Amino acid sequence: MIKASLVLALVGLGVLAASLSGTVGVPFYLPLSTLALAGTVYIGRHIPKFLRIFLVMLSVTHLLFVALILGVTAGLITGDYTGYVPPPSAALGATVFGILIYGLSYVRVVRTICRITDRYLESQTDSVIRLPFIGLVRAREGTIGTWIIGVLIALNLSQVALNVRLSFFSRDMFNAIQDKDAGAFWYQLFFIFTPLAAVFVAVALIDVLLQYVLTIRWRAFLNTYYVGQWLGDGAHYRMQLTNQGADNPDQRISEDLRKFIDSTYSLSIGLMNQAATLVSFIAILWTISAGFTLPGTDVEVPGLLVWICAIYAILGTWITHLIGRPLIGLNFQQERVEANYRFSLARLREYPEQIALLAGEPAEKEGLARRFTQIVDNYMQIALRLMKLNTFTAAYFQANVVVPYILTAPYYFAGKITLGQMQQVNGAFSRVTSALTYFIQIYTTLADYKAVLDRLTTFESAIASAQRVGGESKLAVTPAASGELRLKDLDVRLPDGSDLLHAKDLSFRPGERTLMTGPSGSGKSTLFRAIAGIWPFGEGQVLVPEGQTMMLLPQRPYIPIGTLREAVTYPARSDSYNDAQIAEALRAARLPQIADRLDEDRNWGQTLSLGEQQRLAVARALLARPDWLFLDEATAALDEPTEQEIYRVIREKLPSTTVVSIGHRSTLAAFHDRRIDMKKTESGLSTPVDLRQAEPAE
Ligand SMILES: Nc1ncnc2c1ncn2[C@@H]1O[C@H](COP(=O)(O)OP(=O)(O)OP(=O)(O)O)[C@@H](O)[C@H]1O
Repeated sequence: MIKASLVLALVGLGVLAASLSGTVGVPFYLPLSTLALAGTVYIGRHIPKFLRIFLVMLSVTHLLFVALILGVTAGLITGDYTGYVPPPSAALGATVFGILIYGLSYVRVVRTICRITDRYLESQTDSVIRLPFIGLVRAREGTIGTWIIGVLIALNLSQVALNVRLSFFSRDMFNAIQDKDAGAFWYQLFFIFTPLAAVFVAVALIDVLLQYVLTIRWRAFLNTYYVGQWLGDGAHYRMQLTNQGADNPDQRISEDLRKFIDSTYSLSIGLMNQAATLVSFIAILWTISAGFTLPGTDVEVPGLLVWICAIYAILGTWITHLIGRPLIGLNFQQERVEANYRFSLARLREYPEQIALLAGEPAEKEGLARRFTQIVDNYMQIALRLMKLNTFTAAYFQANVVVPYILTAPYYFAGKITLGQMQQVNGAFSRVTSALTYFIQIYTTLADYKAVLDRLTTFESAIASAQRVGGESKLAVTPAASGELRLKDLDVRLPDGSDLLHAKDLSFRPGERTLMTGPSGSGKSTLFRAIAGIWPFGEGQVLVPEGQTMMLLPQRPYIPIGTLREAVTYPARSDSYNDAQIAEALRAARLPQIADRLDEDRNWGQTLSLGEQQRLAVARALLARPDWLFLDEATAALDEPTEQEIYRVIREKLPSTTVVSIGHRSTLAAFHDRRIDMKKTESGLSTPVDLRQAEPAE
């Protein structure tokens, strides 16, 4: 690897020496270019795919497009290669790219970015894309993404190349004006400018279109990936249990991913575009500056215009930075106060009833107005600051128009350059200034990008550690053929490692209805979680009946937003049952009043009372007909007669389902055959005590 880089560096130096000594010609740089390309491809095998695409595309496009197409074709037509081949030749360019990109692959942040992007680019998922004139093409999603990025890089580089070519057009056209050569003028306008401009527009259009296609495909893939990781294997639940620093997963998945993709795209291709622009136009400025002397002296300074341009851009950016610096803090503050305001509005939406009952509207109004005032105040500060900044930048941009003329006029009047060259300097000057400004200003965007990247990586590591907690758990839930559910030497702990409960040997037999009682906080719900296989803390064995279905109804059921049909059939698909079955289940669960509103789409979790939600969950169980049904105070919000009715319905409709309930009410005993009481020992450890026979209700 190091050897390859050395060879590349030597090739580059050779080309540079040759180009500086003026011997660059097609026969000379062709073999060197090929060598440089081979070297970059070799290096490319060892770096992340995302960087590899840039490496290959930059090398190939630069070599072939800039050197061969522009150089050779123009040379063939005019017999003059020098005007069209940039002095640091294409091979040198490829070499420099190779070494730069290889070096980049060792930067930690770049590695992190590549790790996330390569997940997409290396994706093996089968996919399709519709290509114009060809139709649907099947390929791996990663391959499609790779090709789109490749084409986008090529398009961006061709835009730079076209800009370079257009600057020569401008030179030639103004020279024709200077020489009063009407033929040359019209030729430049119709045969050079018009086709170039047409190509430019087409390239820009395809560029925008492809960019949209790429970002949405990329986002769709990463979205599926992250959602899969988050929901897979209960990681989302365990992340919340272990409280691993990944707050707001919703924001990570919806917002940060989008920002990551947009920024990765615009920063990488934008940087490349500006770098290519900078190199190409510096080359033009450098060439035109040949023989320029410092004003008022005879001292020749190689590349004088380049230095002046750099000083001008750096000075301008520095002053912009001094005036604009407070904007970073102000913008940050603006986001904060906007978020605060949004949060207050969301709270209002979440607790409408509580607020209405307390007649808290005036207090809410006042609170909202106070928060909104913060938005206005900060906004005004931003506006004032922007005004100052814009005063400077507007003046700077105006100066941009005349500064190049002021710089080149003495040389023009001294006959050192033509009007065309003066015009070309004008264009090149503004491109170099804006490219340099871009580089200097990019750090604010980078800070934002880094924050997004950090949030994504902490999210990833939180998922990974949640999966690890699951993978390393010594609390094994294993299927067993006996048909019984059995707890053996089970120690259940809390996430901090402290002991919660111990069960030496406890069996639940099929068909037997068990009631679990015990003081609040003794660990009944946690025992259910361990049986369901979602509680990873502890050790011992839970043997679950093989091939049998289990359903657990918690005290506060989860009701998804959507139609009532979706809410009742959850988590099964909404078309798993027909309307009659769903309506029948709702009626049986004592919810006849909503049985004919199956297609009503609303936030049912907010509309229904807790007792109604619990009955809806029972309807779910009646539809799903699980072999084992665990009711964790699942009817606690119901009045006693309704609760008893519900238990009667469960027994009647699900005669072969084994029911294990947690409940505090003594009336429940009548519906169970056996009672297990969770007793707390003096050390605070709970243990289930089998009372065999549940006491009769009366
Ligand atoms: N995610 C968690 N992190 C830390 N402690 C927890 C967590 N979940 C439960 N606990 C603790 O475990 C203990 C047992 O909780 P659990 O909900 O199992 O009790 P319970 O017997 O079902 O109580 P109740 O009858 O009030 O519903 C409680 O002290 C609770 O604070």
